[in-house]
Amino acid sequence: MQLGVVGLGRMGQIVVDRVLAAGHDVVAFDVDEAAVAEAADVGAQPADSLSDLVEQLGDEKRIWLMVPAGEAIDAALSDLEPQLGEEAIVIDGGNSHFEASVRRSRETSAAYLDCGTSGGPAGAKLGFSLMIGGPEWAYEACVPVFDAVATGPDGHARMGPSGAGHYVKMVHNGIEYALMQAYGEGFELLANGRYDLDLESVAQTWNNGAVIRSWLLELCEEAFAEEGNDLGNVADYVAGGSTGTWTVEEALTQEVPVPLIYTALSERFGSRSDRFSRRLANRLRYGFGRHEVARTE
Ligand SMILES: NC(=O)C1=CN([C@@H]2O[C@H](COP(=O)(O)OP(=O)(O)OC[C@H]3O[C@@H](n4cnc5c(N)ncnc54)[C@H](O)[C@@H]3O)[C@@H](O)[C@H]2O)C=CC1
Ligand SMILES: O=C(CO)[C@H](O)[C@H](O)COP(=O)(O)O
Repeated sequence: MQLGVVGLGRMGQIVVDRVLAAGHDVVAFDVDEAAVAEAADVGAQPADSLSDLVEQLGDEKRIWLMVPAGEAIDAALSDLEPQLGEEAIVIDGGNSHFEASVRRSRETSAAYLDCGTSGGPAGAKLGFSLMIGGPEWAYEACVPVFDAVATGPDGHARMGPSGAGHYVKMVHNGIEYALMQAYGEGFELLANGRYDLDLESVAQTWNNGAVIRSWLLELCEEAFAEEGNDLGNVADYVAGGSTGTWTVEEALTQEVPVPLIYTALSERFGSRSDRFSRRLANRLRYGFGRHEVARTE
């Protein structure tokens, strides 16, 4: 099978590597020429524009977009559109909002597969977990590529019609936020609690047979090993937040309680600036009880 891959960053390059390793052909394009050269070095056919990529694909146009979610997807689709048709298949493997994917599936003449991708760059060797939405025939036509990019046949599945793949991935990320928050709180208590603990050793022990073992916990173990027991100079600041926000917005729309995911998102936002609410609470305690005001200087 032949696959066009657009976007050759951290994730797209892994798609290229794994599809080539499975014996398929890849035509690769990125706005960054160095990324295209890197893909060519490992055996992909380089393309110097989106239209060159589509021309090189011939009649069977299967195109995997792995560009940042949002405008880059719309821009790529609008450039591709004149050369697409109902036989073509476009896969969006990024973290797009599911409603944007539904809109794009209606706007393009191609069959559109929204593909939630989990595993991150560190999952390159094992393969990813892929959650796919869109027309069944298009999913079936791309199974050889999904087998290659995922951990294997069990690492991907069609979740439902357009939008279902990115919907499932959105909720996956909400769960990711809550799990990270839970591990963070547990280790914070251990770090500040009654015993002088080696947190890497705690994480390692938990990762061997404990109920709460997981890949995220393995990453906790790695973080303590690499940064130290007190996490060294790692800042009290967490970036990102879009997929968690979407999850909470959807939960509000559906009137489904998601207090853990909401709290994790809130904590993330709270890490980005001085907490005005805590400063006000500090001052209010003086107001009602003449308790000493803690001041910065
Ligand atoms: N990094 C991660 O752990 C994960 C990322 N994702 C999603 O996968 C998508 C890609 O993420 P990364 O690979 O991490 O991003 P990245 O920033 O490493 O790579 C994006 C690539 O797309 C290229 N690009 C941007 N606009 C383009 C255009 N119009 N045409 C061609 N190439 C273009 C950039 O030059 C860059 O090489 C995003 O939607 C991200 O949210 C999903 C799961 C995990
Ligand atoms: O999808 C992912 C992991 O599953 C990506 O790493 C994503 O960027 C994480 O989301 P956020 O930036 O909101 O933390």
